[in-house]
Amino acid sequence: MTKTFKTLDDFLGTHFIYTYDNGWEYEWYAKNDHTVDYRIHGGMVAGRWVTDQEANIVMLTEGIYKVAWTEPTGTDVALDFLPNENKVNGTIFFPKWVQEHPEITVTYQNEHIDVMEAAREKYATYPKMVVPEFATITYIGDAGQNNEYVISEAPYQGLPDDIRAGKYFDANYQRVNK
Ligand SMILES: C=Cc1ccc(O)cc1
Repeated sequence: MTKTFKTLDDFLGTHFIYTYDNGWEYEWYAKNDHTVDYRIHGGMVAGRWVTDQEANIVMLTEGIYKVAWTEPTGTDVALDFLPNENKVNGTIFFPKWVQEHPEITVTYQNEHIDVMEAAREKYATYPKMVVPEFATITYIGDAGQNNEYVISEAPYQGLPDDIRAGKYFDANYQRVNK
């Protein structure tokens, strides 16, 4: 995709895959002006996926976007997207318990909010694990806003490659039949 990002509207509805310099691979979708979906393919919590996470999304200056949110796990996230440069800078602030028990969070979170809330009460928050990293964007897709097909199933080995190869979405950005 060779689109040039200029406005906030250019960013909303965009679907990204990127790899952090520490090797962690993330897939993330700007679903609308206050909602994000994502799937994690590599790193400490690979296998985790989330839809309809409320987030703050703004354009800082032309083509540069800031996204921040806090999760039911107590994890906080701040991302800066520079899509015209194929770069992201992200900082993740993990509570201590996620670092010690990442497997509790590796699920479709939306169906297990009670589990996340119980774990954050039971286990330690501090000291937090701060992960500040640059990432390189390996895929940009124009999914349109509020597209429920973008992040609609658990991550599997090879999913990012299927998307990059054009095997995952049809011409209307809907999931092709498996
Ligand atoms: C913890 C979630 C999360 C989602 C996307 C990203 O780039 C970093 C963290």
